[in-house]
Amino acid sequence: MKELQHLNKYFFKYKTHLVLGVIITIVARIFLLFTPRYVKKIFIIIENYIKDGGAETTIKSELTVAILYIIGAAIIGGILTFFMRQTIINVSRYIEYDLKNEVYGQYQKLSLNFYKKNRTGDLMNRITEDVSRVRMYVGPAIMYSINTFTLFVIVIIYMLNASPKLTLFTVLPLPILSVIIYKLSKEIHKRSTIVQEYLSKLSTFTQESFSGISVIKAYGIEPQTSVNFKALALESKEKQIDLTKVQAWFFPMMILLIGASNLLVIYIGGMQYINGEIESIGTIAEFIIYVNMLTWPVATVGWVTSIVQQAEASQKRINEFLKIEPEIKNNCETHSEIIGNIAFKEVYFTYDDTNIQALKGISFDIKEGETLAILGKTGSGKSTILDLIGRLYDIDKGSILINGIEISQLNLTDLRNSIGYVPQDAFLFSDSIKTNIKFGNQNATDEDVIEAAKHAQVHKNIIKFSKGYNTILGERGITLSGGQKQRVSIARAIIKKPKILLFDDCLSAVDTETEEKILKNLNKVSKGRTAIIVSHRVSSAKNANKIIVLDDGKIVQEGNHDTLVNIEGYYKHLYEKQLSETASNTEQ
Ligand SMILES: Nc1ncnc2c1ncn2[C@@H]1O[C@H](COP(=O)(O)OP(=O)(O)OP(=O)(O)O)[C@@H](O)[C@H]1O
Repeated sequence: MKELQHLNKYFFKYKTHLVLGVIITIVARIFLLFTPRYVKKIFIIIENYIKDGGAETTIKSELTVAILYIIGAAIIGGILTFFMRQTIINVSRYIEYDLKNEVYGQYQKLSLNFYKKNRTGDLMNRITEDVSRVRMYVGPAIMYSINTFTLFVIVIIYMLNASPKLTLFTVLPLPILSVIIYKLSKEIHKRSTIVQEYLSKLSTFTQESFSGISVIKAYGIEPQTSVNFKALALESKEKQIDLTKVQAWFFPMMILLIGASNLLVIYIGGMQYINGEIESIGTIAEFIIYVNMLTWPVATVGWVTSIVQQAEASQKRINEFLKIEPEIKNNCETHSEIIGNIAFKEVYFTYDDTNIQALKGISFDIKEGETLAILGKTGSGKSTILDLIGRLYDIDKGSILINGIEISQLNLTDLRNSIGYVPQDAFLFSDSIKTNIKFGNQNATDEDVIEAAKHAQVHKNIIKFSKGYNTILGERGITLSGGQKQRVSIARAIIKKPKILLFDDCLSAVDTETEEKILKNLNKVSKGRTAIIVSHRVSSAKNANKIIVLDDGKIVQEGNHDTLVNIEGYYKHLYEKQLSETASNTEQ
């Protein structure tokens, strides 16, 4: 139960609801227990009438009163049972909501390394499956425990009062029932976990095949994917059948044990009645109702035990993530004014997971309002520089300064808020184009959105869609072409009007003519802002105030376009190669 202590703060938060729930549960049980006692009373009234006779009207009115009591108690008990669920089960939903938010909040704080170390499926499972299992403990388990406890205490007192011997024989099979249900619940849980695993395998497989449907169709491998799907579905079906086999035992076992208890009550009670140990046959009727009332709660003892065990295991998995300290911490609580003077001093950086040293002593500086272009072969460390400016990772050695202050000492939120980042792989959410652009600035007006789209040279494409800016994009924006996605992503960064703009090879999918236009616009919008453009094209770099060329994590060339085209090296070669490519394209 140690892990579940994490939930105590939530129990405390909802204490009023919980206490109310407990009181209602107890009162509801008391009312429901009126029935067996009045059933016994009815038997006694009839027995007395048969034995002693009496006025028919008196009997009738006595019976009517007893029946009205039973009906009244059942109605009140029913209403209270409704409120019992409304309080305790609702609290479990509130706690489930809070816990999901807590886990999600923690996920958002954790750094990129955390996401590399843990599989997406596992992250999703902990926030959905595990939280649901914990909810079962918070809601049903607690509700049924209070229910069972109250019922047991009251019923046993009533039963002992009526006949201690009969009580002993009646409750004898109940612990057996509890143990059997516990064992069954454990087995059910084991098998349902396996079923769950197969279901998630199946959904991962189908999700992947839908995402990659164009590749599947292009290679004509539909028959093979169908075979793989069938095999997975078959295994999943078998595991489901295994589960159903154990589940099928649940109710027969209960019915068997209720039957056994009922038989015992009738047999022992009947003997006692014959021997005169109990005064009325109504006691037997009363006991039969008690046995039936107790069976389900007693069964739940076993069920609840297994729920608590599962919740404990799930909460343990949740706590593992909640305890992780984010690697990137905000070291400055006060506001940091971000100005776009950026300086790298002998920066070294190694990726934890791959141990690849991506940057090896990088130094450069760039003033506010200037543009820096970074070129270099693939894998030379260009994107890494941009990630480090956004402090997605902390460096190993050296320093990164923004306006003379170490970025680790700047307020992290202010730093990230002052950056407009366009990633290499444009990611668009399954929402409207407008929302995707406004993602960069929630307060932007429709005019702002249009202006940003115009600067990114995507406005004309958007208005051609029948729903214009309200066009909904599918998963990862599948309705847009690669170049359109990149430009929407650029508009998203521009609309933010940040101090620092980071463009990671984001014009690779647009033609050179559009590239030219976008660069011209970017020049306009980045007035007074610092811009860093990572590219493989000289055309994107040539107007920058400074250009650096990277090779294997080191700067191999530095200068501006005019100086670099006159020096032998990567830049000049790239320039000549791309110049001749453009010339041959125009000839064609
Ligand atoms: N998230 C990561 N985890 C581990 N290693 C990485 C990660 N990102 C990049 N690397 C490695 O770091 C090195 C530099 O990568 P980086 O992405 O900065 O290069 P790049 O110059 O931007 O390449 P490209 O032009 O292909 O985008 C590469 O060897 C790469 O494999």
